[in-house]
Amino acid sequence: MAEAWRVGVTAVAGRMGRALVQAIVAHPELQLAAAVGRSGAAYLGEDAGRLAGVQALGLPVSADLATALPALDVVIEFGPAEAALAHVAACVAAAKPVVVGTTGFSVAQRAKLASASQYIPLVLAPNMSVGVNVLLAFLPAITAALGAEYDVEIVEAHHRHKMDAPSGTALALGRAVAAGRGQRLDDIQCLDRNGIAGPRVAGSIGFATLRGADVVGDHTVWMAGAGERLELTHRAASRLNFAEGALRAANWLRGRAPGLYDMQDVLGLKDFAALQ
Ligand SMILES: NC(=O)C1=CN([C@@H]2O[C@H](COP(=O)(O)OP(=O)(O)OC[C@H]3O[C@@H](n4cnc5c(N)ncnc54)[C@H](OP(=O)(O)O)[C@@H]3O)[C@@H](O)[C@H]2O)C=CC1
Ligand SMILES: O=C(O)C1=N[C@H](C(=O)O)C[C@H](O)C1
Repeated sequence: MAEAWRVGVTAVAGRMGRALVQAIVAHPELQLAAAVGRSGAAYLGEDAGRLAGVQALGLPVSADLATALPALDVVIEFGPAEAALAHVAACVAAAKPVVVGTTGFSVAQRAKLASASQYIPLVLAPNMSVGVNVLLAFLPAITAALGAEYDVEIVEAHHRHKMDAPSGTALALGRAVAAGRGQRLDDIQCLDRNGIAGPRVAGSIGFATLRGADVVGDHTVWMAGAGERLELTHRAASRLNFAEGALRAANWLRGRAPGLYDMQDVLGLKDFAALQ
């Protein structure tokens, strides 16, 4: 068995932070070595395991990633975009790899992540589940095969607390559809229909957002042709699914060269999609 890799989890009190701690505790090759929360939060100093609802780990939550970094092998980041960028900068300074699951980055913020990946290996993925990534890998071929006459709309549903819309996954699905048509999503996306919105623009990709209660994350790619409809849906039943994907990415980063990677790289789906 490989030597345990020491993992630091940021935004550790969040929904994903807690799921990550639960998954790391159950993982045979990973060890939680730092738990970092928001500066000033009431839970600082609490045991990271207890905070996540598992056994005490003897590891208090701190607010300072930089101090913890020398004793870490990899960092997993699911915090808000600005905080995530600050943590990635600290990883660059300490030459440590990082897995970023945060969504809602602006174009400028994504460019900063790309720059950081010149110095460290960085996995960036809006969805760490196997199912969504298989869908992302095959969607360009599916939409290319259907042809541009099929109207594509992407519908996503999440819990009531989600901050960004459309979800990072919905936008990634949109990019995959656009790629299948040899286009860029920015040029054909329709994010808003309101009032006398007029007929659907041919070739556009529409997005619809639902928010409610405790929905973990549902995504449907809806493809309507004359007289038929193809709908591809992924439903996440638990955040552990995303957390286990993030751990897979963290483990995959062992010995990796600097670069910007995604879950298609981690899961070997790029080679698979290339076989089509
Ligand atoms: N890639 C994937 O597979 C997935 C991605 N996500 C993405 O992960 C992100 C987090 O989601 P989720 O866990 O549900 O969100 P939460 O709101 O539950 O957690 C966010 C955490 O960030 C902390 N935080 C807030 N501000 C700061 C700051 N300035 N510095 C450091 N930490 C801060 C919060 O601290 P406090 O608790 O003290 O307020 C909170 O613990 C979102 O972008 C979401 O879209 C989610 C699921 C899967
Ligand atoms: O905020 C969430 O919860 C989720 N966010 C990700 C996204 O924006 O795509 C992934 C997942 O659907 C859950």
